[in-house]
Amino acid sequence: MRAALIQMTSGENPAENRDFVLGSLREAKARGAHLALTPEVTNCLSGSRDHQRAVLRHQEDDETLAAVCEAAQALDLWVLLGSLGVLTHDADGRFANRSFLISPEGKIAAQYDKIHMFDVDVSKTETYRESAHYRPGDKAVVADTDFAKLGLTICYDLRFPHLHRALAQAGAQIITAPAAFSAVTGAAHWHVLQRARAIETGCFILAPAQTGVHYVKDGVERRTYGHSLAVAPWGEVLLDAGEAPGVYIVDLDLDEVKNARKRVPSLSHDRAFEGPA
Ligand SMILES: O=C(O)CNC(=O)[C@H](CS)NC(=O)CCC(=O)C(=O)O
Repeated sequence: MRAALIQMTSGENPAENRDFVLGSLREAKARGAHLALTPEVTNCLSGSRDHQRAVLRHQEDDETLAAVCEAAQALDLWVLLGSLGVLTHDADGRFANRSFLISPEGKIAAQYDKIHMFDVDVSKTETYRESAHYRPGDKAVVADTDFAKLGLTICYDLRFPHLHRALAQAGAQIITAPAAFSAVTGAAHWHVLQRARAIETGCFILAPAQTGVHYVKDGVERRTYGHSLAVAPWGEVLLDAGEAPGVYIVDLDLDEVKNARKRVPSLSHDRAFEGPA
């Protein structure tokens, strides 16, 4: 199975981000990919809630989603649109941070709303309150394809291993982990956490990432870490994309899932326990 990780620097203009994705999907297909994956908030990375409110759309009106469904069908390609920011009908006006798995027939095969919100003070000048803008999801999702079962996660979900364990125990062989990781936390935590999730679950991890500087707000750059990763179930890094935007190809042998879980069957060794009190 050949996957294409699309690494990009999404800006505030959805039409520009969409053009980059559509070109990358054509490249992915030309290079033999079966599945192409885009990062978190592919359609718009912005520091302004007002701007997001102006340019984001409801799922049924989203032009990026429509264009990618059309491209998936035209190219006969599976696509994981890592996430789109979309409007919801909630009274409080929050958006959803939603992943879409699109089939080669151009249909939405599965969708997943990010469960864990990044409400974190990375430093005095770098603070995030994702839950102020996005409404968290509450449903874990495993999706079937003709090549593997996929477990869907988004970015900060990476830090919640019980979600990954639940996905693997529900049959996932590949966990998708699209991200817009902070450059600071990425340098400290990204590789080790992704490798740990792969080893604990015996899953492949496919983590397409945002990279570079997206915008400047109040004189502060919004910078993401890049380093889109593919990790094997035994923990080896199969692909590290570094920092440049582009299309990165990796070949997966799904038998490695079985083999890793046979060598260390920890996924089937859970025990109930009391406490801690
Ligand atoms: O803000 C947007 O529009 C798009 N969303 C994001 O960039 C999200 C929420 S702020 N980023 C993360 O989850 C980074 C997690 C991370 O960096 C860590 O866990 O260390």
